[in-house]
Amino acid sequence: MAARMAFSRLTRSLCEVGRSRSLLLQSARWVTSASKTLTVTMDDKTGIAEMSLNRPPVNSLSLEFMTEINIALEKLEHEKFCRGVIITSAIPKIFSAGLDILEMYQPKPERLSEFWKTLQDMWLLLFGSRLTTIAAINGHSPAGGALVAMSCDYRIMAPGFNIGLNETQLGIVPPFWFIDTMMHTIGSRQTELCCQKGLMLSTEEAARIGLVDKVVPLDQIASEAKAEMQSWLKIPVAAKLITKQTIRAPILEKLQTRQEADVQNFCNFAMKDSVQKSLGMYLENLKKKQKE
Ligand SMILES: CCCCCCCCCCCCC/C=C/C(=O)SCCNC(=O)CCNC(=O)[C@H](O)C(C)(C)COP(=O)(O)OP(=O)(O)OC[C@H]1O[C@@H](n2cnc3c(N)ncnc32)[C@H](O)[C@@H]1OP(=O)(O)O
Repeated sequence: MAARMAFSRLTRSLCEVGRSRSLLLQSARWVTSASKTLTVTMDDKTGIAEMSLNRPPVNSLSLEFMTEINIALEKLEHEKFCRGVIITSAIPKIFSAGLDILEMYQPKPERLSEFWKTLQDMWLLLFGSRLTTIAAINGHSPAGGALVAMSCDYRIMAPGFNIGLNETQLGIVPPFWFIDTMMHTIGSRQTELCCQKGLMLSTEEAARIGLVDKVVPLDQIASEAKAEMQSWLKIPVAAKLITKQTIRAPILEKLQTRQEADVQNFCNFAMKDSVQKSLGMYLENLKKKQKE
């Protein structure tokens, strides 16, 4: 159901964005075409796909980028030989900076609501995926970046980076389904601590509370992710999937039944003068920081 709803919206998004993406079978590997920002490869011997995010400078999640990600996820979901996907970044030191703040600053209302629907779809696809999903977190991962990582089944992270839902630090409330995803990952108490204070945790701190499952040096992250994936793929697939669905279905359903209201709520909030003013200041600060 989640995947179906997400897919119909996805198709619409794609038309609106006016870009076409396809996955082409080239010898033994699937690769994305017509895109520099997302590379998806699949090893047809193991059934393991790798999705590498490559939207400089910081893999921020714009409408077009998330549409690409969603199309690739949907394609892999329906690819019968695909059993698992590893999500990682091609940008040094950044996994994903989260939502593209420029999308929310002085937006066109229609695009803003499409942006949020596309984010919802990305989460529904990833959190509800039939595939085994592993995040190989090779850089900083604030807010929406942490959401992507937490939506996977397993997280491997290299030392020296930060991860967390830092929304309250920016004076905003994390959406309920961001909080639900974190509660699913680390439980209510730790989520309350992390979300109320908007904590950005170091890799080691994140591992201590279970936000990250394994810490490995940066140069071993890709091989560790593959090895970990192999161990997941040894578990009988139906039993593993039904278990995942049993645990995740209520969390998915909560957003599915409130999708439209959540879009409306987000748009109303983001369009407020006070919020737009804060966003403008935040963007200024990000740019200033770069000059310092
Ligand atoms: C006060 C904010 C109010 C917001 C109100 C919004 C209304 C709606 C609210 C509901 C939404 C809630 C859910 C939100 C989820 C999110 O994901 S919001 C995004 C949160 N992300 C961040 O706050 C990350 C900000 N970025 C950083 O901390 C750092 O950039 C980094 C990721 C740690 C990387 O650091 P560094 O390598 O030093 O790079 P920089 O020099 O900082 O940045 C390079 C350029 O990239 C631009 N940039 C950075 N992050 C973003 C981003 N998220 N979106 C768009 N652009 C971004 C940065 O400005 C630099 O740009 P240039 O100066 O043009 O090169």
